[in-house]
Amino acid sequence: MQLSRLAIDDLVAIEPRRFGDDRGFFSEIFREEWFRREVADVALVQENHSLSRRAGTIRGLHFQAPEHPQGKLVRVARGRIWDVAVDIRLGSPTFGQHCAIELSAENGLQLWIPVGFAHGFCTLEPDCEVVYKVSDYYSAANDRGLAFDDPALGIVWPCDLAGATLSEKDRRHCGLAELPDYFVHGG
Ligand SMILES: Cc1cn([C@H]2C[C@H](O)[C@@H](COP(=O)(O)OP(=O)(O)O[C@H]3O[C@@H](C)C(=O)[C@@H](O)[C@H]3O)O2)c(=O)[nH]c1=O
Repeated sequence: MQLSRLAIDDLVAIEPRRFGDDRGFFSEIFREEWFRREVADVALVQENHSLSRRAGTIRGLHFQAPEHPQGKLVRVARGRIWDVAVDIRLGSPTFGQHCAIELSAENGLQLWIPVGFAHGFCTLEPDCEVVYKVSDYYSAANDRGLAFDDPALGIVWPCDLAGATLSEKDRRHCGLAELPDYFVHGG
């Protein structure tokens, strides 16, 4: 496993080793003791899998309120996505800033997004399957969102926003300025 830290503190990209041969490859994609030692000492208790049929599908930006916050370890099993994490930790020197990386089935990269970030992605090709482990269980009552197109975030999504596929829920999130006081940096 190769690990690289992104420009915002605590965001980590992980590149699992692949053993290639004539059949294809073998790769360990998660090893708990390594993850807890090298990345974050948290248990990952739920695993999710989504399929997005169309290129230019945007999901996000999502997080759970501090009663049930989630760190997320994200990877792509099929296709390519532009994965975005926005720092919403109050008091963080990078509050409101984001990092984005391409995750694909081909590059095998994973992104660790700790508690205190809003997460979303845009699919770069049809039929993208995204698989991610999370550090707390889903809680509908604590499901929160941030507008993916809030100009204050300055996210350049690599797709045609006018034609993007979105859930009804994701069309209605508030902007950064309206976010209630959720996470405290270092808290
Ligand atoms: C996220 C989630 C949703 N659901 C249900 C609620 C709803 O009926 C249906 C679809 O939910 P959503 O529209 O919220 O799915 P989606 O837009 O794919 O939500 C996901 O987006 C990405 C960007 C994330 O970061 C995830 O944490 C998650 O919020 O699935 C669960 O049962 N468990 C879960 O963990």
